[in-house]
Amino acid sequence: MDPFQYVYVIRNSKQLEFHEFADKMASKTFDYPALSKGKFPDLKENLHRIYQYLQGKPLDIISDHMMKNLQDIFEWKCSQATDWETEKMYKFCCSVMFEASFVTLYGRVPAADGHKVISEIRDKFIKFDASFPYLAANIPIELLGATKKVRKELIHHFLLQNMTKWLGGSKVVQARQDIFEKYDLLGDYDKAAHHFAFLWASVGNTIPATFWAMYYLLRHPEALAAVRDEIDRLLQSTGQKRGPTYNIHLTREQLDNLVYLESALNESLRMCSSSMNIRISQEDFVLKLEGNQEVSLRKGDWIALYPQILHMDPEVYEDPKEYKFDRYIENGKKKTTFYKAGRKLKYFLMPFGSGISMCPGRFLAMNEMKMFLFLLLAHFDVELAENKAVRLDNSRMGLGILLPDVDIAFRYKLRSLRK
Ligand code: HEM
Repeated sequence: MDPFQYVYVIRNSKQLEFHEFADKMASKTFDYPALSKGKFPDLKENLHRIYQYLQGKPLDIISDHMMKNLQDIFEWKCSQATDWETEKMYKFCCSVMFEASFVTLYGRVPAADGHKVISEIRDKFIKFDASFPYLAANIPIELLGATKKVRKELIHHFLLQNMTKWLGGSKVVQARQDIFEKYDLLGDYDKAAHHFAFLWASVGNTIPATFWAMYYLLRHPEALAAVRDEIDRLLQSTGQKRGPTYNIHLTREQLDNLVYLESALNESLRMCSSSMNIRISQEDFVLKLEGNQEVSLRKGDWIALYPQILHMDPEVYEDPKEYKFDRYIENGKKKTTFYKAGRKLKYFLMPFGSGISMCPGRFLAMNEMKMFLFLLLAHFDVELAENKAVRLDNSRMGLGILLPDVDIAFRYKLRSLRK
């Protein structure tokens, strides 16, 4: 519970392991054989190595693809909105982010009904995801209605004979495919199940996080105005025009410099993220903490860090329940110093986990959400169409980004080009 102790847990990654627990849970949830050492030597390490495709130069390439795919989808879905169009916000975020992420990672489905195929996968994904907290809590899938059937259907989409038809997928997915081919003991279904698990990791949190970022911006007109102004200024300074063709290009540096957009996004992540960081002690040992404190741990003991407590700590964040879009800005620059009881914190925002269990897709996730908001606000006037409170649905507390308890209507309309 004390954020000053986090570092002692996080840096002790030899004795406090995470993968064994995560592997057990993921293999059961997504239906692939556990990555236990004997059967699949080095598989875990090999899969981890290719997370390099989500960082550095490869990150720029995959982010550019995501930007292009997002624009194609906005153009296809929204470019007729010369008058107000009303939609449900979660459904909208889900439809745009799922398709753009799917095409970016796995490739375009070339059939004439390519959009339809992806939306069928999405609808099954939503059904499966609704059971995710129960699966994570070890409830047998047989007790969860149609979940088992839906999971099987989803996994079948990722069989090699289907995946080879998809065009222009990402390096990271290709590299995962190549690795799986080296393991004779992985069956076709098992490989497909791994691909499905990666899909879940790549959109399961990003979709609700995008929803909250958009929802809070629309709820706070001053935030919306500041972020839109920043976007318009960037477009102007780089000589890019919004609409009617959707071909805006943003470099990594430009994305990084959108301080208001990033702060607004961080603020919504602070409020909606709830991932628990779990470690399991690999042996009996004494964990040394700050100020000569010690904890005797037995082999198999669990430690859980729960950063949501930190995110909601009034000593760190004044009025923690309030959305303040510029919380992460200081003197016009990114603010990275936060204090508790007068002491500087090493960790103050942890939606992506920590240390050995830190999300490898975090840079891509931030870029994706920024690009979604950028395009939405650059091209459209957007406002809430309903006045109701949307709250966090706590049923997946501890498991990542919380979903909203209800969906809410919003409307959008193409912005006048002269504005
Ligand atoms: C807002 C969006 C996202 C959030 C909040 C998020 C958060 C997390 C967290 C907290 C974990 C650690 C899980 C644990 O401790 O049990 C994790 C793991 C993971 N995430 Fe993300 N994630 C996001 C987006 C993404 C994206 C876009 C990708 C890939 C394209 C991705 C890929 C992964 C993978 C592969 C793992 C498992 C890593 C491992 O093997 O240890 N995530 N994510």
